[in-house]
Amino acid sequence: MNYLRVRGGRVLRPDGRVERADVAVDRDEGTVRAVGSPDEVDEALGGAAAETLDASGSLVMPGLVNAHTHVAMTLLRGYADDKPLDPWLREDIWPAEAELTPDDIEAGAELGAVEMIRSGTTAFADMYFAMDRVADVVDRAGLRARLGHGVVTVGKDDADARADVEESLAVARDLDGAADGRIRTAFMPHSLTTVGEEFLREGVAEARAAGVPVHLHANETTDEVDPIVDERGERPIAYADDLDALGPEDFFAHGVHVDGSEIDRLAEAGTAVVHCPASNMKLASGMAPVRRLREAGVTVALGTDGAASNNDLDVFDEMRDAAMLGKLAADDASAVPAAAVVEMATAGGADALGLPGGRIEAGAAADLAVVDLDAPHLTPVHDPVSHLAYAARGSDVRHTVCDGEVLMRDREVLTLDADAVQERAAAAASDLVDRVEGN
Ligand SMILES: CSC[C@H]1O[C@@H](n2cnc3c(O)ncnc32)[C@H](O)[C@@H]1O
Ligand SMILES: [Zn+2]
Repeated sequence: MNYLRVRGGRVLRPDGRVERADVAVDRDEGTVRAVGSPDEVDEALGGAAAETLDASGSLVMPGLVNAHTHVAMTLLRGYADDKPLDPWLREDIWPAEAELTPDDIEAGAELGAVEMIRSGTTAFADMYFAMDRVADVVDRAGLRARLGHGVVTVGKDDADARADVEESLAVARDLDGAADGRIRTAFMPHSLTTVGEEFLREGVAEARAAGVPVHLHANETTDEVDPIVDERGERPIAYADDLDALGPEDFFAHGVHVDGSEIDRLAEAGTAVVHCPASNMKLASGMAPVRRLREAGVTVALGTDGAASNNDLDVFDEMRDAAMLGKLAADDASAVPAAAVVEMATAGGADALGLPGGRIEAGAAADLAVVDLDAPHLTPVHDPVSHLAYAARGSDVRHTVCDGEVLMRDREVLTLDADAVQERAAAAASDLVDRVEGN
């Protein structure tokens, strides 16, 4: 037997309690074998030797889930700021993305993977291009992911639009189960306004036949909602339902401008919403009604969105932003408390993506982040859950474990060469901008 023991820490349990405990991990299975006192864990291991991770002075929590991003957009971090969504995409981001090569996307994905591992993220959902290269990075990094090729059909002729849909479906079929099952896939139309109705209808039907979920941007801005209401006489979530894109495995990014009828419809369908508070604030898209969504029974996860609209991939920032913005949106300081955002970043994320993880209990996937609480900005520790939401940062993560494998030990990333990744990505970003500017 091949065991890992996380020793001497305090452990965040699925019910929100924090208790002193060791965690025994079965590395062959990639699962938690036991959680308990040192004696209980000794007994569970039956005297077998185990590699140890020191968690003294630390909190052992489920690995964080970044449920909506475009990971290779790390290359465009700080490239275009301070604009609303539509002009930002059309004037800056899409022209730059037109110059991206598969090598660039691999370099950007590696940089994002290092950033996520360093800040305790073990699973993410990614919508982008050259997904074979992103999948290769996920495999090498040791992360878990739900991946999809993003489809845009507006501005394309029929053949190109159809080819884009076909590529998304091919990626969804071919990559599902890759990286020893750590990669799952989805059909990913960009949004209900950037993909034409017939392509949405056909693509969703094929996705259903292939048994893969649908992921798209929905109700992000009023500019995206209004044309659907004007042209169709129905709200976007009703349109998604009409397209058969509102199922219990599907998950939509943003859900900022959803009205009461749409919240009820999402809850009834079991479709999850990925809240991206930093991106929504930076692009001034609006404030998602997170408390109302959760009270209605909608699964709400957290996502950073891409690093060009955030501008980092640190889910600790997202927890803090979600708690703060949720209170502002509800005009109530008791709305979206610490425990809620921690749940959204862990179990909520895993549930939204249909991936294992998000809970530390026997039999669950061994996806863990060990957060060092021995720091001035985390002293004193009245309530560790409060610290996770309001005071901790990604840089407080000491060890990261995914599927039973140690991806980072004592702040050293083990699966990727972090310095080489950073150097390659900086060079790729600089060359990309030269190409975009015609130099
Ligand atoms: C077709 S691949 C994904 C596509 O989405 C773009 N994107 C990045 N951030 C956002 C956002 O907040 N809303 C909508 N679209 C976004 C990204 O640049 C890619 O082109
Ligand atoms: Zn996005």
